[in-house]
Amino acid sequence: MSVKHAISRGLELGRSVFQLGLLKSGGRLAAKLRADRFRAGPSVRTAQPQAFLPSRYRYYRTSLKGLAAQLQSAGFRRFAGGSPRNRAVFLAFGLGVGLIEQQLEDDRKSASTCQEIQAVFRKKKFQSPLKPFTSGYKLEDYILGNQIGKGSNAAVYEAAAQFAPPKQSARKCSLVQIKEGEVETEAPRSLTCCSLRNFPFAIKMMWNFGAGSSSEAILKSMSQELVPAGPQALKQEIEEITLDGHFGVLPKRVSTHPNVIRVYRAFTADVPLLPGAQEEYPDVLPPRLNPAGLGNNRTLFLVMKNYPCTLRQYLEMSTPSRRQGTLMVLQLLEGIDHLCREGVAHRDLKSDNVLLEFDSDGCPRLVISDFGCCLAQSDSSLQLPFNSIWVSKGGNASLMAPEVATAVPGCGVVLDYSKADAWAVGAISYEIFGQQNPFYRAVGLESRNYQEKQLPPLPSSVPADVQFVIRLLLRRNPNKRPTARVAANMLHLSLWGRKALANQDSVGMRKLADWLLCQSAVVLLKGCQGPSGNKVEAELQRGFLANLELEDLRTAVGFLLYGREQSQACVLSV
Ligand SMILES: Nc1ncnc2c1ncn2[C@@H]1O[C@H](COP(=O)(O)OP(=O)(O)OP(=O)(O)O)[C@@H](O)[C@H]1O
Repeated sequence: MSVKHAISRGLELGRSVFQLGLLKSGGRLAAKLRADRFRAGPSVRTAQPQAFLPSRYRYYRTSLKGLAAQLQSAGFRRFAGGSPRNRAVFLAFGLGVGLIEQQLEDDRKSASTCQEIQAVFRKKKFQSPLKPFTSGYKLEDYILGNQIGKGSNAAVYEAAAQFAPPKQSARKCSLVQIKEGEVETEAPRSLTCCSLRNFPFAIKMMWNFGAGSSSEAILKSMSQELVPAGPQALKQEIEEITLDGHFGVLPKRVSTHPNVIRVYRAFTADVPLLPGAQEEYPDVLPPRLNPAGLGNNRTLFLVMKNYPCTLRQYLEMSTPSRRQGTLMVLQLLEGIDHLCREGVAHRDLKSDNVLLEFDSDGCPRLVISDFGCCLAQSDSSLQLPFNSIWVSKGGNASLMAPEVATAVPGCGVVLDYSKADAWAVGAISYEIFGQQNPFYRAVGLESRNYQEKQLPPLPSSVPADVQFVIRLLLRRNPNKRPTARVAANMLHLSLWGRKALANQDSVGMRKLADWLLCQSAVVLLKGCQGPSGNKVEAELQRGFLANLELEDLRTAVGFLLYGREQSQACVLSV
């Protein structure tokens, strides 16, 4: 055997020993590894062995690394004194193991690169779009304008702050003026922008039938509405009492996020007679205002930013371009991922509950609103015991994920909401790309019993990766459905990481880490250029880098490559 041949055999041997686990325990671990990879589904199965191992494999990997070291030292004892040929084989074998160790080292470096990037971008917190203000805990602090919306639980009015100094001009409407005011005139919202400037707030007046009229009872029964409330939303005294647990359980609050509504103030007050009240919602008025009314005298008011329209209203007027549509789906996924991380399930996601404004480029910025049906348990769990029909599953039955819609109450039954909102994003994505929502009457699928092959095709103009993400989000089986984070990562990679993924059967982590570093540099540089940092794309990129987790990224890459492989196979078979 030539030395060259011996070396190549040694390399092979090294890899085989490592991968197949020829040592007894190594063999068992390797078999488990292979079995788990098989169970993990096609995405993981088709990926390269070392490239996309989910977190539970890290243990095996570490163990195998230990075994490789044992193997090396055992081999050394056996071969070190042998013939030159044996020594060559051993050296090459060691080199083979070394290569794998190198790969593990690359993984370790990539993980620490991710952590470092995350640390840089987490430092820069998302800034609320309105300047902070210190009062505004009473209804009299506001001037209320026209009604801007109405749901089944509340009416919403435009509002301005009384406590703000008088307007200087139409542009400078109040102390709490919209920060992006300088550039917003360019955005396609001229019809509404005057009213938005004069009334930068929206006040949601809840309808109060059964809660009684004490502040305690109102806050307790409408507590979910407070989930997106900021730390100063409730008056200090109320906050302290609620923290003491005096009012019963008040929900956790979510931290600020560009794609989640912020409630700036929440207070109770007597129900006033507002424009349209007698005509549009007479029954919910208190007898003081309508003798036949069934409402209580006091209710909860929530002060938010006034947005120009809902997602549904926007989509009735225009169809976003493919890039804008992708950015819109991505924003919903980012918002949902944020909620999941903070232990909140929205449970009533629909295009009426998504508000929309425009950035300085005219790109729609989406915020998830109306938390009235949300699940926000104190232990942050997204699992809810479902032992009786009286347990609420959430709002809007049409967009209820299959695992929730089909659940039957019983002893030990648990509703798992960890991927339920992500499923709803999949359904809403159809609307974003100009189609009927398949789960509304016009198409008529039902989440409880549809088959995935019944899902209507998306327009061919929708990018293939995006179509694949939407298909995955609408998987019936939540175990086969990606989380909002993984789905968002797929879109990030598809939008901005094409080079990192291009022409590859698999993507080495080092290449991805290089791309992440470049991406970080680009985002940081863009941030230095001033207002561009407020653009939707910049926000999304910053959010992605701030939430970077290696395993989620790997899974996203695995899914994307699998999707591409599938669509290539389809093209070839046609
Ligand atoms: N911050 C806001 N800015 C502008 N419009 C808003 C705002 N909040 C709500 N709206 C409008 O008011 C409508 C009703 O608000 P919301 O969905 O919060 O009420 P609801 O009664 O809780 O709804 P649902 O019937 O879904 O329970 C929205 O669909 C939207 O048109």
